[in-house]
Amino acid sequence: MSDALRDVSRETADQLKIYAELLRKWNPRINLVSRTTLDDLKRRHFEDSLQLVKLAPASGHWVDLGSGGGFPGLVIAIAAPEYQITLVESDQRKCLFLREVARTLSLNVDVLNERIEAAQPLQADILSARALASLPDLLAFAERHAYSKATLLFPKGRTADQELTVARESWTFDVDRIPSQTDPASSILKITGARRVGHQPET
Ligand SMILES: C[S@@+](CC[C@H](N)C(=O)[O-])C[C@H]1O[C@@H](n2cnc3c(N)ncnc32)[C@H](O)[C@@H]1O
Repeated sequence: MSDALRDVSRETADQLKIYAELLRKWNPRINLVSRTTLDDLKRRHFEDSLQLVKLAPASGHWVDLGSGGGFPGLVIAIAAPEYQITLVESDQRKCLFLREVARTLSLNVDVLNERIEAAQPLQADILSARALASLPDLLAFAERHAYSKATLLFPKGRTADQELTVARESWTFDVDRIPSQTDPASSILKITGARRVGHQPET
């Protein structure tokens, strides 16, 4: 078990257990996570999501795009209630599930059933997205929904280098690449100062 899950409070561990039960109950109907990862929820989804918390500023509005079954955004809402959290998900049935978990666990999260491109700008201090889109597309989403000084957290697999190369053709940004604690082939891109090439930074 990685530090991320070992360090959580008793209350968080209990809430994650209830979340896992709801996922198993709903998954056959909605396909929230692939069946192959259902037996390894802790590592593939909970720890993988939790590791983002220590890479983020200590508070602020955290927007998770394309949350699906709630990764990473709902896990963060459970483990780190100090954030104001918004989950954006276009699939109505997945939103029903996200709201059901939030209601059951009394979580303070907004679930937005909209397409990212159509939603009103969300003014995120922290923006995350896992398994949603390539880095250039994610940066365009962040341009709409995050403050220019926001921290962007994008878990990425083997294509990270290639996506960084393509993204640098149109964007400038600072990036830290943090090895994933759950998958040796993956890393988390922590991006700050993102702006389109040729755009002046805001003062
Ligand atoms: C591959 S899943 C990943 C889900 C979750 N982030 C995870 O890592 O398990 C991508 C999710 O993004 C949602 N999605 C894709 N494009 C979207 C868009 N333009 N606006 C809102 N949600 C979108 C899909 O409905 C799906 O639930």
